[in-house]
Amino acid sequence: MTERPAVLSVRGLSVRFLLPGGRRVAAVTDAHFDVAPGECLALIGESGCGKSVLASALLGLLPANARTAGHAHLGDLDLLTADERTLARTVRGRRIGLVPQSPAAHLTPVRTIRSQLEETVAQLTGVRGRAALRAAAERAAERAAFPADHLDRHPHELSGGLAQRAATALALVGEAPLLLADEPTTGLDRDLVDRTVDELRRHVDADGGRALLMITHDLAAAERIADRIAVMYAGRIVELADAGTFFGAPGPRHPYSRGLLDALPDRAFTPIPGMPPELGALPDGCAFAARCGRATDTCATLPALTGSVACHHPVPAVRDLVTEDIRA
Ligand SMILES: Nc1ncnc2c1ncn2[C@@H]1O[C@H](COP(=O)(O)OP(=O)(O)OP(=O)(O)O)[C@@H](O)[C@H]1O
Ligand code: NI
Repeated sequence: MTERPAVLSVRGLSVRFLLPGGRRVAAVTDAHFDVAPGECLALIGESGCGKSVLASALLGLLPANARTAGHAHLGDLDLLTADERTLARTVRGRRIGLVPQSPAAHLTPVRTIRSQLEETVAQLTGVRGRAALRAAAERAAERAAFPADHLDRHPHELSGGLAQRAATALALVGEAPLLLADEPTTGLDRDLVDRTVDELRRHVDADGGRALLMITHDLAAAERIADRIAVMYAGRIVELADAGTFFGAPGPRHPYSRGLLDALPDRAFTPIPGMPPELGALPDGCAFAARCGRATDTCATLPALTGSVACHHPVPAVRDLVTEDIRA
């Protein structure tokens, strides 16, 4: 069996913001990962670590003071060097469906949800004719659990949760091969979180060629649908792990990943001490060392991502633990 090429292949992606006075913010550094057909990769990490900036880089939506390096291949297209015309006409909505972090900002305020859905259906699919467009828009709403009796409302007449579902419905219309969801469950209660992420999962499963990159703070949502987890800290991906291994036994290996899990109310409920560093003033070595119980002098040098973890003192893998036991 030949392995199918990744839907998205990110290689050495870095984003710097240039600030007045020559200051630089290292928002994303050397990100390296693939998202395979049929796969859901969840990108997790504390607020401000660079997750949304990474997503904006893939969509060509960075502000003018941003500089990128590296590659991000979507099929044969490098998203980082594609021109704005290509990105606007063929990528956003068509090849990448975006579920945005702030849905209110992505909905047109003066138009009803129904008219926005119908317009998007007309733009991105072959559906034509009033009745057919109306039916297709209603199906799109239903897929994202958006209530039919709210379709004729304007965005400002919707709760945050309903606006989120409207944005999800719009993102699914184009049946894009890559779905990029930035906090798709913000403001939803648990029941709707489950429905929303299940719908995203179905979208991926419906056609084996699709993939989902989901940015989230909600580890329960990540556990529910992700195949793999990417953990970001201070702009770097510090661990890539299979979701079963990450949430089950033996668990993640990076001390930061462990800290994220231990902070959960249904686990140890112990927050990670301290705060992440400023991305404009990162230390030379491991950016997590200042908060890390396993840190030593070695951590003053930057740990490379070897295997699937960037740490000088990762928590031992089970096999190593067993060996330690036998020796003891
Ligand atoms: N235009 C900009 N100029 C300078 N710095 C910026 C700019 N946009 C974002 N940043 C910085 O980039 C960093 C990463 O922000 P980003 O929004 O990606 O974080 P995030 O991981 O998505 O956080 P959250 O979970 O809160 O959404 C932040 O420190 C932010 O201040
Ligand atoms: Ni964000």
